[in-house]
Amino acid sequence: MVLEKVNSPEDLKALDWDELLALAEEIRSEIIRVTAQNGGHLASSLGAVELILALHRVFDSPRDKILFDVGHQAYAHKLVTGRKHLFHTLRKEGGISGFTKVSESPHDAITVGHASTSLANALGMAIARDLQGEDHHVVAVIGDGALTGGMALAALNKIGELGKRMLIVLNDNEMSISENVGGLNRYFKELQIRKWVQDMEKLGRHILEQISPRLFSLVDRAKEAAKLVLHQENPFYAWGIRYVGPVDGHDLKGLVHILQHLKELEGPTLLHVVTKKGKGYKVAEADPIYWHGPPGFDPKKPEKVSKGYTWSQAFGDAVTELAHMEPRLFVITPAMREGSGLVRYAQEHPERFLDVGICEDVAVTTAAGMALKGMKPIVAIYSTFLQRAYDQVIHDVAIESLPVVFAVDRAGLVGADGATHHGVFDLAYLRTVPNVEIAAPKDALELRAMLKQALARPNPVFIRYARDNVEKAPEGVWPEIPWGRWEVLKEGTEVYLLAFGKTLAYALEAAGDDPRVGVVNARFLKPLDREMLKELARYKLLTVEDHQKMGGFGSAVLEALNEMGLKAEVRVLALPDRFFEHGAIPSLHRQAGIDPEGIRKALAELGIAPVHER
Ligand SMILES: CC(=O)c1sc(CCOP(=O)(O)OP(=O)(O)O)c(C)[n+]1Cc1cnc(C)nc1N
Ligand SMILES: [Mg+2]
Repeated sequence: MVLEKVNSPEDLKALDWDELLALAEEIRSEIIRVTAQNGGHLASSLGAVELILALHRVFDSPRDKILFDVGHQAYAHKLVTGRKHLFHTLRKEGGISGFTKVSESPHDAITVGHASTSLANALGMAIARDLQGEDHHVVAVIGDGALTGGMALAALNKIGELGKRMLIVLNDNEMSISENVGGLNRYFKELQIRKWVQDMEKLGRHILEQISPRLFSLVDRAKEAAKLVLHQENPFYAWGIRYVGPVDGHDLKGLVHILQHLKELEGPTLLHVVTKKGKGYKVAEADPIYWHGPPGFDPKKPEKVSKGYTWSQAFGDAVTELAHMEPRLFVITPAMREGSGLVRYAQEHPERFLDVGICEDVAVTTAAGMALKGMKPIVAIYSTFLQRAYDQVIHDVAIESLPVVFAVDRAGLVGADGATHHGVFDLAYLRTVPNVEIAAPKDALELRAMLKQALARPNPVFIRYARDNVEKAPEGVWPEIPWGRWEVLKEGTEVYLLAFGKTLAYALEAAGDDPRVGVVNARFLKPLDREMLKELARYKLLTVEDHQKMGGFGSAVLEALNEMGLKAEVRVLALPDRFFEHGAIPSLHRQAGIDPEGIRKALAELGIAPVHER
């Protein structure tokens, strides 16, 4: 096994070509083996194996900085940078992260999980390098999906102007999670049609090299010069960035050869490599969407597994039906069609569906434009990615109180994707914004009610739900709920649990049939149900939420009690002021103390000892 001989990128340089090619296959098998057990970003990482080996063969990490955008395609990077013995812990609690992470390895140049950040990071490192008089290389690997992100394009604009020496490797597999979108994506496809030119060039290069390396380099420079003329329409040239490609991202020898050349060049260069997402694993090549991030699977008989009926699907089913009832309804997703449960909706209402690419800011402000024209836009967006569009929420939607509905998926702790993906800040950053309303349904029926009623609200509405399964609601059923009102699910004589969203089930479990403990479905955070709160203030209160404590639901309750001049004994159960790493959701909830056990403990602290201890 060649992988046994590789404990650092240095060891790659000692391998001969056959060993390097064998290593690529061994790495592929290891990625499949571990992802089959742990789940993870299989197709993206399989597609980047040769590219990563070539980069580590030519550059000297960690002295040279190799940055991976999103970081989900970097499993081969982890395997050759001293973590092969830890790779089986991938995405497991206490194990290595599924993305690159500075605190995990000196070879991980940036901590990532959100897209489009690598280029600005690389620019910063290149500027710092030059100011510090150092001469290491800075290389950023960015996918075609991540390149649809505004901050990536803005960084390119600056990179071209400053002309710092750095290498950008565009890993173009024509896929984001779904098929990739955007004008640049179309342009790349055209370039790839010119791939036959590339292949001819490769043949020509091979012949020239045999004749005379000097002649080859002369012709190579002439070609570069010619490209400057031919590629005038090439946006990278317009930005001031040298463009090289497209080249075969699985031709390990060819990649090493090109990278060795590009390494010597001054200024910013973009190498456009074309890869196959899922390369080397038939099912993943055939369906890179499902195999982008599969849960565990049988590597010998890889089949799709159903994750059960989820909140995302409940949302997708509801909006698909709603669109038949409301012709002004329009759904926008920032590159998360599958994740947000919109595959069926997009098939049934293609004319009222838009995937803007990985640009949440554009998603929100496009919705604002639609609302200004009388449409009923719904932005389907993960809580964590909504962070990317905070100013757009305020500036483009809330100030004019535009009727935009936000279906905020993956709210709360999300599990194996870890700190970069937990959706635990949205209540704090949203509830301070005037004109908005915020709600969390207890089940799929309430989600349907909230969505339908939200469409009639004259202001922005955020409906938040967790990464979780939920019982399917019958089609065609549209219950009505009293907007802004909470719901008492269980009376109590001494204390009330005010539970928001996901934690309601935990509250009901903790309360059990204890007559002292009441449970409220506190389904509205803004507006808060002050009338009921006033009623309940004479009891002890315990708020529970899957969100940071600071600024969350509990904070809102405390502020309201204070404003109403009410004295009540209140405990706030929420996430402490730290980041939560990756792990199984129930375990993370246990760590945070918002699970039934944590609630019972808090009740005991309020003097409500468990029934069996009375
Ligand atoms: C992991 C994750 O959350 C991924 S990976 C991915 C596709 C990236 O496509 P790219 O072409 O860059 O890479 P490829 O998979 O190799 O084709 C998306 C949209 N997401 C979700 C997402 C959404 N929005 C933002 C800001 N960041 C992320 N990471
Ligand atoms: Mg891609």
